[in-house]
Amino acid sequence: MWRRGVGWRSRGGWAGRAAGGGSGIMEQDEPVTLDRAAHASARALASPLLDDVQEVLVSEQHIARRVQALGQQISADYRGREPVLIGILKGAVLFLSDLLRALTIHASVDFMAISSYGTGTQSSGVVRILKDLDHPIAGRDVLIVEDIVDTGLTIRYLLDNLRSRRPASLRVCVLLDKRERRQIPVELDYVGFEIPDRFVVGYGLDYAERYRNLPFIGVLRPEVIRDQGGR
Ligand SMILES: O=P(O)(O)OC[C@H]1O[C@H](OP(=O)(O)OP(=O)(O)O)[C@H](O)[C@@H]1O
Ligand code: HPA
Repeated sequence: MWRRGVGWRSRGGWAGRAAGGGSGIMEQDEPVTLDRAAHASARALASPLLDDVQEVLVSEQHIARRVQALGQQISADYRGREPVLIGILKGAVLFLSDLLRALTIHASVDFMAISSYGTGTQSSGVVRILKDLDHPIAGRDVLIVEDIVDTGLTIRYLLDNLRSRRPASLRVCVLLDKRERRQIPVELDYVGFEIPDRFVVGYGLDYAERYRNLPFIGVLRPEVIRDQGGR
């Protein structure tokens, strides 16, 4: 079933929270559990950063599989067209680069830098453009690529801003949907995982500009956030 506005295509029914073993992560077709094996294999990376991680919410393997599936879906949906993927710096960089490699159609890339957060873990509610697109998008099929939609303030601003430039079409592909935190409704066309209301880092997402290089999506130990001045 295709649920436009949510962006899930489910063959085997909706993979829900209960089925997810309590981790609260949902993805297409099957639940992701917080599996200890993934955590253990992450620890085997022997990175000092891992001491700061309390939980792995989405493992590297699950991300890779989901990004491949999204790439196939987007390639099928845009067959015969040449979308421009707009990566939102900086968080979407890793997702965009993997998603791009999963596409089997022609596609171009541009970037915008938007800021809605300070260095803490709370939204400031202030959205501003730090870097605009290099090229016009009038008449183009535009796919915004974001790492996370949280309150929805950033993506709402982006949609309004980019729509005013008259693209032929405008869609959103987001890796993580933290739906519980939404302050305004937004339509998301492609979603990697729905996650619970936890502040997450890794695979491009930061806390105070750190942890973007973790290969998985994880949650930091509370004392790490306290020590670095967050909530
Ligand atoms: O839905 P919202 O509550 O608006 O939050 C989502 C936005 O917050 C993060 O960006 P951030 O400003 O932290 O910049 P970054 O991508 O450089 O980390 C994220 O990359 C989204 O753009
Ligand atoms: N982690 C990192 N950046 C974010 C988050 C998050 O959970 N939500 C919005 N921006």
